[in-house]
Amino acid sequence: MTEVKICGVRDAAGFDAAAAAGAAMVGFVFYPPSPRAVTPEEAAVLSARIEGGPVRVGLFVDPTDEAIEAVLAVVPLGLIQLHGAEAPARCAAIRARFGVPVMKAVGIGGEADFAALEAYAPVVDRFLLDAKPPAGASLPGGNAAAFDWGLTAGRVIPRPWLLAGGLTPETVAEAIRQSGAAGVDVSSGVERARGVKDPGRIREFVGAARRPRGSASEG
Ligand SMILES: O=C(O)c1ccccc1NCC(=O)[C@H](O)[C@H](O)COP(=O)(O)O
Repeated sequence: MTEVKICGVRDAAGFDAAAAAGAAMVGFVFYPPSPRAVTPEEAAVLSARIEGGPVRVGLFVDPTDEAIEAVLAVVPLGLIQLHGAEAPARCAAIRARFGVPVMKAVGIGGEADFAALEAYAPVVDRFLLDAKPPAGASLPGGNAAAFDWGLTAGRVIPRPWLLAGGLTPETVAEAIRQSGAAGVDVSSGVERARGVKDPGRIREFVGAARRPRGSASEG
């Protein structure tokens, strides 16, 4: 069954919809310039709505240790997503200091971008393969931009990985088919406006992503 991460959750309706639909992970964005940003306290309130459920993922961009500490003090993160320019040594240091698994986001624009994965593989637990930000984008992720899904097909990625970038309920099944991804991540594609999650689209996305491959309804 495909693993699904719903990223950029910032209200109860979005959190509840992701959990009820069976998302494996929900992402909280701790990057103040983002329209999806939450404070540690806001994330703690959302996280406490249910016991168990999706892994709580903290998304950071070139964070200080203090920023991560402030979140971990109140939110039980199961995964730290690093979505900035963190070098392998910084990923290793964060993983060692906090004892929380790390997922490094890597922008993919072509074949050459996969070379970067080798240096990170020994020091991270997962990769998030995302589109590079389009020219002029103000955010390093969450831009509704896709990369060529065929680039990952048949390729050995040295850690478990999620496919991200421009996915929607309408495209996710085809993206999984073309890319061979075992997990997917979405933000913009399940929003009704930038930064505002749509519970119905969350349900549709999780349903479309988790439908067993090759099922008649897959099309
Ligand atoms: O979503 C954000 O606002 C964001 C801000 C800063 C860094 C990363 C950000 N999002 C990263 C994600 O994990 C997104 O889910 C991923 O880039 C896919 O986004 P989308 O193309 O909008 O589905």
